[in-house]
Amino acid sequence: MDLFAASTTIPGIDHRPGWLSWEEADALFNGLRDTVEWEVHRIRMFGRMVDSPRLSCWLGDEDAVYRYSGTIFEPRPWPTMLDSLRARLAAECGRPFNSVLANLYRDGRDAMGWHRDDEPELGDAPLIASLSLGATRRFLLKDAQGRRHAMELANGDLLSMSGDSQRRYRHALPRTAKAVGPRINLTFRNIFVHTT
Ligand SMILES: O=C(O)CCC(=O)C(=O)O
Ligand SMILES: [Fe+2]
Repeated sequence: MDLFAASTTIPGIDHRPGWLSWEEADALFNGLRDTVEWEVHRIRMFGRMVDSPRLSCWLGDEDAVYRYSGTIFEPRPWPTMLDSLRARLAAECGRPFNSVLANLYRDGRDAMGWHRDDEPELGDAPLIASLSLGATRRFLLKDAQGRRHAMELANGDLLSMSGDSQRRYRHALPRTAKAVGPRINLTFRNIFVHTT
């Protein structure tokens, strides 16, 4: 009997451990860590602009411009090392992706606070495909009643968030006092591009 089945089955949230092999995930982690132009993004927090506690880079098609936490991000070009992954994810999820937010959590002090990925340019029911590389970190979901679900996201794990899951849940990657190595997370998104 799978005792954890009930607690891990959340509509619109699909965790596939080991979606990438350990070898593929390690190669991608090393390649991205060494070549992405990592920067500190400024985000809005309690009405003020502050440095986010992690390194980030917005990557995507030229026209996939994104407004996030009070800032407009013009994407940097897709690195070729993501070409086949992008195609594989689109086939897996049945949807195209034109951009990816890459985040590098250098150690347990780096984190991401509670938020929803519900910007208007993602459309009504966005599908966000999140790939984890490197150190295992705890990912939390919280509903309107404050009920929490925790998942350990490990090297090569894929987590997709779809349907109305952004409306029903906030999510976060909390800090940890444990000694953890660096982690890269890629959230593949499809931004609806305005042509007018
Ligand atoms: O690092 C993670 O697993 C979460 C990242 C995230 O929520 C985001 O990029 O919007
Ligand atoms: Fe998010």
